[in-house]
Amino acid sequence: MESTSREEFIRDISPGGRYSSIAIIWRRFASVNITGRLDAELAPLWPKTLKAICHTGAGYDHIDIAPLTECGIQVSNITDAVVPGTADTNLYLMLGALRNFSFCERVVRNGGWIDQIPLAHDPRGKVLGILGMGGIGRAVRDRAIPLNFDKIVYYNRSRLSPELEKGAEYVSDLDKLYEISDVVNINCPLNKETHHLIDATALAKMKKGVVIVNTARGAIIDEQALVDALETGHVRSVGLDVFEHEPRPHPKLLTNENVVIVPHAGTHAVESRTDMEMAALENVISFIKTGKLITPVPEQRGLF
Ligand SMILES: O=CC(=O)O
Repeated sequence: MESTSREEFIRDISPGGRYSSIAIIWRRFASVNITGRLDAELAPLWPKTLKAICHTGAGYDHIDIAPLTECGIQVSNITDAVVPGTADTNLYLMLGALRNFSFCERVVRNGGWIDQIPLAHDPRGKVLGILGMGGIGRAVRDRAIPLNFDKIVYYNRSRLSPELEKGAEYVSDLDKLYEISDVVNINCPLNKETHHLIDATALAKMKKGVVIVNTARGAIIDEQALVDALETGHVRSVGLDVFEHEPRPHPKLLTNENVVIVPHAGTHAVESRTDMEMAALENVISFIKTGKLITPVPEQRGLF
């Protein structure tokens, strides 16, 4: 795409514009910085020729599905291809947050040594609470099993089959997960229900000294409330790949020594990107051949 701003993109898709007769859009997460949200404002402006949008990512919180469905435009995301990279990143952040590895790195780079670093914690004997047990949540669970947590519990919209649970215990009440978990690990999608799900009230229900890990979407956590809870020590440490206002994490997250941080890098690896682009392209090819997408977003399953 050559548009450089939302205004230009709108001109480009309007009659006479360079994309005025497109049939399929293949898009990446980063394009949201140019086009802005694919929302209701764009609904009357989409070319009549546009039939499908294939997104190269799992999270599609920047695409409003309802107005696209009304225009008869099919939307796909990708699921499996993001799982290994995101879960690997999650494991790094979880261990890093438990063991204070980011602070260790800062100390040693500044000429210091281990005597300047308070003792951290091992995962063994702790309770890991996974919020959201889709593909990524389950891959996080798999990576956590060898770490000898005392228990792995999960909260999900519905309980999984025993084969999918693989020993993780279902809690039907989210407050219960907050109450018993030493590590709260976030793996649910961002939508109206999960926006600021982890706010000051939710944080207050968690154990004192809880460790929080988020590789899902930043806005699931109220970032200011998280900063406040880190400052009081109620939250002991966090591992974050995603932020409420990317690319600008809250400045206090950057300076707090109990924060392990990476810049939305979950799938920033050759292998992940290759698999993701292939999966999105397979949707494009399927649409051209059959008029159907392979992995339509859940809201559109069975509709087209
Ligand atoms: O953040 C990455 C994705 O949604 O695939």
